[in-house]
Amino acid sequence: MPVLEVKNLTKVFKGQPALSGVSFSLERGEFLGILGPNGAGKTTLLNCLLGLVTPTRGQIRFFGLDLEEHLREILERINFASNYVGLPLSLTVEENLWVYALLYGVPSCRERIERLLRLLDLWEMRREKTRHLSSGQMMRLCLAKALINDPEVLLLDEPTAGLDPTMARKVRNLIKAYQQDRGMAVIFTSHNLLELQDLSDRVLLLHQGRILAEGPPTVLCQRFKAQNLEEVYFKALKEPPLC
Ligand SMILES: Nc1ncnc2c1ncn2[C@@H]1O[C@H](COP(=O)(O)OP(=O)(O)OP(=O)(O)O)[C@@H](O)[C@H]1O
Repeated sequence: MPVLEVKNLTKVFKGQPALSGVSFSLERGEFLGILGPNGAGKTTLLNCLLGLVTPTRGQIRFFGLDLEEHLREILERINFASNYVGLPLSLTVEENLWVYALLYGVPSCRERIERLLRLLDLWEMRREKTRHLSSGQMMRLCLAKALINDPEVLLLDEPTAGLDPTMARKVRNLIKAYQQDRGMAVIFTSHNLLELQDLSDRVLLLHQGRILAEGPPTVLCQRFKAQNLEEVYFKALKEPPLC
């Protein structure tokens, strides 16, 4: 059974569809990359999956359970990180993780927090106020927060946006290593097509709220007669080639 099944998902904001009949599924341990131009509906899709936005139509099932009916039970088994969601800035790094560990009822909190701080290279700065973190450190803290409940499905909205190439690579490697170690399924949105090509088992190209193309990067490259995902993107969107 897939860990996630989305059927005919539609979200209309003030008469304008942000998502139109989106259907896909996610298998245990699978890495699904979501790409698409600004306004394609990527964040709306993740917000629907988190129960933050109520779909106009369609069905979302995690672990075979309907999201609306089993929201709390499902949220305990998934998690989320975004470069754009803030954590309380007046708390220290460690205190932030304690808040979330207690909210999730994480067993052996102290050990779990120490493990995540070390894994994400935050141990030395555990007593720093969160407001003093650089964007790369903040993203790693958001990831630590997102891993606190050992999620079976992790949703990541542009986790590498705004990071320098070294930090972005570090974050990617951490996510991939953790995913492979734990068999966690990941949905990852990004505008960095090289990183999506490297990481994803399958990608989903959204455009104007619809799925324009879907499949493993290599299969899409064959289908679009493209060298890489970037070419697939431009060909699928019928962007004219650069002169
Ligand atoms: N709360 C809202 N109210 C009204 N319109 C919204 C709302 N949230 C999103 N939209 C609209 O829905 C469409 C999809 O937006 P969304 O943020 O999902 O796109 P995106 O693919 O994540 O874009 P980006 O790459 O710029 O982050 C846009 O036209 C946006 O203006």
